[in-house]
Amino acid sequence: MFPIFLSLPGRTVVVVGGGRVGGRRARAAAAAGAAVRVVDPAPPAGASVIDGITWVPEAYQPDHLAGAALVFASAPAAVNARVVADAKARNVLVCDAAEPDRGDFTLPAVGRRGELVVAVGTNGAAPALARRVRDQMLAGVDDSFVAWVGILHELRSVLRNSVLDPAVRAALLTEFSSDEWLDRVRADAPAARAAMGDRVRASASSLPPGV
Ligand SMILES: C[C@@]1(CC(=O)O)C2=NC(=C\c3[nH]c(c(CCC(=O)O)c3CC(=O)O)Cc3[nH]c(c(CC(=O)O)c3CCC(=O)O)/C=C3\N/C(=C\2)[C@@H](CCC(=O)O)[C@]3(C)CC(=O)O)/[C@H]1CCC(=O)O
Ligand SMILES: NC(=O)c1ccc[n+]([C@@H]2O[C@H](COP(=O)([O-])OP(=O)(O)OC[C@H]3O[C@@H](n4cnc5c(N)ncnc54)[C@H](O)[C@@H]3O)[C@@H](O)[C@H]2O)c1
Repeated sequence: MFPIFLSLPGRTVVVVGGGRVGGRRARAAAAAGAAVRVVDPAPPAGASVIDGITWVPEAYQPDHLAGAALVFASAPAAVNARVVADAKARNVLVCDAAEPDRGDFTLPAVGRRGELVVAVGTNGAAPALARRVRDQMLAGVDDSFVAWVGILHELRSVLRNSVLDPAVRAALLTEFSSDEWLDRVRADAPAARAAMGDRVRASASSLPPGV
């Protein structure tokens, strides 16, 4: 398995079977910016209008995969088997919610705090365990941690433009990612941000004012 973080805006995602599991996948793909087509002959109550989701109230047939960049099969098993075969014949990546080994990919348990994304998988072995490990990983991620990631993001673009030696840049980014700096952000975020700016300035050939 090869984990990646996908950018979905401008892509069409097809979900076959819009029940409990498919509905969750459709909402997640729409939240990530995809145009989502959900094919389900009996749309569940409350399946109404969510930005980015179009419901097709029909039983699955292969034409429903037209234009898909990704496919989720989350209908009864016999339908999923057809969806997987059709998607593979079209060379489109497909996830089978009931048979991890039959599809091309599985979904991890995901947690988000600001710009930090944690994704945990077990290759289909134990989804409930993936969820618990995800929760454990996020236990120490508080508002200060999220602020720290925001500061690192901001400084990274500054560093790219101003510290031309890649080794110096890498050393600074590694230093700023240490627990010591997290502790300083927790103690006083504006002061820590200013101190990081000082460290960058000391290594930069020239910087715009105010950095
Ligand atoms: C992490 C998460 C992400 C997500 O779904 O978004 C996820 N399952 C979640 C929940 C969950 N899963 C199950 C229940 C019911 C209660 C229970 O049994 O615990 C619940 C609870 C619920 O739904 O609330 C049971 C279950 N899951 C699968 C099967 C089929 C099988 O394996 O046979 C069965 C038995 C079905 C049956 O026959 O009854 C299969 C898969 N589930 C995966 C992911 C993929 C493997 C991930 C990995 O481990 O690497 C994979 C392969 C499918 C895929 O990739 O599509 C999400 C956590 C959401 C969160 O909290 O964030
Ligand atoms: N990955 C997971 O987290 C997970 C968890 C539980 C179950 N599952 C598996 O996911 C699948 C769906 O589970 P669920 O709990 O969402 O079931 P569900 O019954 O809530 O949803 C299934 C949907 O498929 C639709 N459907 C039936 N025939 C169809 C057809 N011909 N074309 C299109 N849609 C059709 C139904 O109308 C229904 O809305 C099952 O195969 C189940 O084994 C996966």
